[in-house]
Amino acid sequence: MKVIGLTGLIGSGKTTVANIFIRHGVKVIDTDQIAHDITASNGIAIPMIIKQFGARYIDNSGALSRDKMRELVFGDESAREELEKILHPIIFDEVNRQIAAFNVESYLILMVPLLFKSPRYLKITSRNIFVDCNYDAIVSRLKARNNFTQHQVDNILATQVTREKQMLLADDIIYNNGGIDNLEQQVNLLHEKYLQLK
Ligand SMILES: CC(C)(COP(=O)(O)OP(=O)(O)OC[C@H]1O[C@@H](n2cnc3c(N)ncnc32)[C@H](O)[C@@H]1O)[C@@H](O)C(=O)NCCC(=O)NCCS
Ligand SMILES: Nc1ncnc2c1ncn2[C@@H]1O[C@H](COP(=O)(O)OP(=O)(O)OP(=O)(O)O)[C@@H](O)[C@H]1O
Repeated sequence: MKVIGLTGLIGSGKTTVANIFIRHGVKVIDTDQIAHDITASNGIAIPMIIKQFGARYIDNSGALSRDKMRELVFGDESAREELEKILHPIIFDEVNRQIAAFNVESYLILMVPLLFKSPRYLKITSRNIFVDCNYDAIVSRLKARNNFTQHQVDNILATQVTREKQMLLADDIIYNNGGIDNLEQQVNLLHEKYLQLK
């Protein structure tokens, strides 16, 4: 079984691309989803977050207060590192559990936004896809989806490996600067290619 890494800048279209692979019957492991699950109400990371950051970062339902934590960690590198120190090992263990449980014959997709900063994931993946999207499209999509300001988007992008560097590091690039239709054709071609991987 091959593991294909899928990454891209915030709001670039990783989930949209992953959903097209899913329609082909491909299994997708999504580290953002795992991060959400372990910080939901009664999630296993919640006690460690309270210990490190205090109960003010937990909402009334017992889940991580994502807005408050986002404001903190994308303006404070050491806080981000503390949060990552809590969450990343748990996420990595869960990824390995899911890979073992899936028992796929051909390939699966592993979606990791920080892939090119994460040597332990790069050890698992056979090839890596970068979903490319230009800055203006990212800002306008995140304004529409999350109501983010340009400043908020800039703060998050500043913590991520640059678009140019990720394009150089990727084996395959999916261009998502225009409409959705063209995405499907690009994913279809990659799907055929990955089915042939030895
Ligand atoms: C700060 C948090 C609470 C903000 O939550 P929010 O719901 O706004 O974002 P969500 O988790 O859905 O992530 C959306 C995108 O933000 C970007 N992002 C998330 N975490 C990070 C990070 N540590 N560094 C850089 N970018 C990040 C990615 O592009 C990701 O796709 C959340 O992002 C978080 O818990 N981050 C730390 C965990 C992590 O590193 N996750 C990445 C998957 S391994
Ligand atoms: N080609 C496109 N045209 C228009 N809107 C798009 C396109 N691709 C994605 N979007 C929209 O842009 C937003 C971001 O896309 P998506 O959620 O797939 O990105 P992501 O990389 O998974 O985001 P995140 O980094 O926040 O997890 C969504 O609202 C999605 O519907």
